[in-house]
This record gives sequence, structure tokens and C-alpha cells, in this order.
Amino acid sequence: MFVSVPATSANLGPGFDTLGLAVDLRNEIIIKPSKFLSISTHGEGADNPKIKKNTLFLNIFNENYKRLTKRTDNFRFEFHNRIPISRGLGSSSAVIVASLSAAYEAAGVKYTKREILNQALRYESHPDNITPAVMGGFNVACVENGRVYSKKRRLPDYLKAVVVVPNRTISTAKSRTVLPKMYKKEEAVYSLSRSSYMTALFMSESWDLLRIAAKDKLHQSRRMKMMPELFDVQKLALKHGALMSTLSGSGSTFFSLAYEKDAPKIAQSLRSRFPQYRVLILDLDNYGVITKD
Ligand SMILES: Nc1ncnc2c1ncn2[C@@H]1O[C@H](COP(=O)(O)OP(=O)(O)O)[C@@H](O)[C@H]1O
Ligand SMILES: N[C@@H](CCOP(=O)(O)O)C(=O)O
Repeated sequence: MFVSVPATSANLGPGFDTLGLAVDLRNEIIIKPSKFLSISTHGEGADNPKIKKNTLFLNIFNENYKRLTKRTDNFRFEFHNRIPISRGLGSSSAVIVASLSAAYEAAGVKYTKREILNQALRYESHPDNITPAVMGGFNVACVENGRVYSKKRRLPDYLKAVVVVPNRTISTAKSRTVLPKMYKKEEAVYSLSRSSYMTALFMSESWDLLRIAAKDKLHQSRRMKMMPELFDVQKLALKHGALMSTLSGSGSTFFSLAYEKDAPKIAQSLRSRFPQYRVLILDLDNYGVITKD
């Protein structure tokens, strides 16, 4: 059995905990029945003893496999990780979504993507990574009574993501604890109005006004101040034609959306200015999690 899940860029500036999209940078897992548990990890995290054991994946897989089959069986898991870990590209959501999909597939139980998404919410309370990881595309999502309500828009192949991936890891959970508990009404209105406007722009494919929408007063600048060079990343990307440039999730990655024709120039300018960072041009993803027998 084969499971493939995309990285995601959440928040997109003002859409804190609600907006997110998927990019074609995937973790892939090969799973086979086995007499005993076997794990091999390749790529991101392969040299990290904590990640290598992949307890996050195995705990979720085992819990749900047992819930679905009332059995515990052994499997051989081969992890191929391309999503940088703790960099704001939804690596934890990718693991959650992949492990749930794998458990349902291994159990031979019929399911829908919506079921996977609602199960994933049990492990990650904000829906802005898990929703695009499941569905692909651009998504706006909210939570009501433990269920995700979301709307997806497919993304055109003439748009590309240009992502700057610093070496510094940022724990999402930790970075959420430093955000204010209370906000001024003006800050809330500033962000919610732009999040709504951004949603309308994505749904109507009005790309040229994204710059106006992609501003935030709830989380972004407070987080960027922990890595001030990210302000320069944002300025440079916009100067060279990015349609929008925002902190990816809780960071440290910076996400820019661009027309295909502009992406190489933006990437080149970022590589020259920040040679110490990975700069990737990625296709956008419209498929989300994929499973094959
Ligand atoms: N490929 C992976 N294999 C095992 N655990 C992973 C993997 N990717 C992420 N994780 C788990 O998720 C944590 C990172 O989650 P988080 O801080 O939300 O980062 P991100 O911004 O990438 O979502 C890691 O510390 C690890 O516990
Ligand atoms: N809305 C969340 C998104 C976290 O994304 P991640 O890719 O950093 O896990 C937040 O901003 O905390």
C-alpha cells in the first residue's frame, strides 16, 4: 500500500487558522503486512532518532487501525520524507493525514476524504493545514462541533509557490503560546476583512489584488520579529513580482505565490541574497492525500 501527502502553507497572512493551500512537495509511505514491526526512514528527519521512530505516525495508525478492526497487526513502514520538519510547511498535519489514510486502507474500511479530515481534527485543532493536506488546492475552513466545514478551490498550473526554507525550526505549538490572548478590535477587523477578501480573490481567480489582501495584524509580524531577516525575504519577493508573500504557517518558511513566468527571477533574487537558505519553486497541488493499493 502507498500513501502520498502534500506539504501545506497555512494562514496565507490574515487567514490565521482558516486559510491554507497545498504544494507539490510530498511525504510518501510504503506499507506492507509483516510478521513484525519494521520502520525505515529516508529524507527529512532520517538522521533524527526521535523522527526516525515516527511515533506520531505509528500512534495514530495503531489507534485507528485497532478502532476499525478491533485487532493489532504488524506492518513494515517505509517513510520517504520530503517535507521539511518544523518549518511551517505542515509536516505534522501531513503525518496525521497520512497515518489516518493508511489506517483506513490497511483496515479495508471504506471512507471519504471528509471522514479523514474530521478524524484529523482530533489530532490538530486548527483546520488550515489538515484541510489542504486532505483535499489539495486552496481551502477556507472553520470548525463547528468537532467537524470541519470547508470549501476548496483548485489552483491553476500557471501559478507557482516560491518558498524560502531557513535551517531554523519553529515548533508550531510553542509559537502559538507567544501570541496575545487578546487583540484590539482594529487588529481583528484588519485581519478578518483581508482574510475574507483573500478568500474571494482565490475563489474568483483575481490574482493581481492578492497583495492588498495578504496583510495581517494577528500573528505574522509578531512571529517574524523572531527572525527579522524574513522581512527582507518578503520585501525582495514582492519587489521581484510576487503576487503575495507571507509567513508559511508558524514559520520559519516564507511562502510567495507567483505567476510561472516570474518565479525563476524571484527565486534567483532570493538565492543570491540568502545563499544559506533553501529556495524552492514548487507546483501547487490540487490532489491532497493519495492512496494506492
Ligand atoms: N516526517 C515526520 N516523521 C515523524 N514525525 C514528524 C514528521 N514531520 C513532523 N513530525 C512531527 O511533527 C512535529 C513538527 O510539527 P510542527 O511543529 O507543527 O511543524 P510544522 O510547522 O512542520 O507543521 C515534529 O517535531 C515531529 O514530532
Ligand atoms: N494556523 C497555524 C498554522 C501552523 O502551520 P505549520 O505549518 O507551522 O504547522 C498557526 O499559525 O499556528
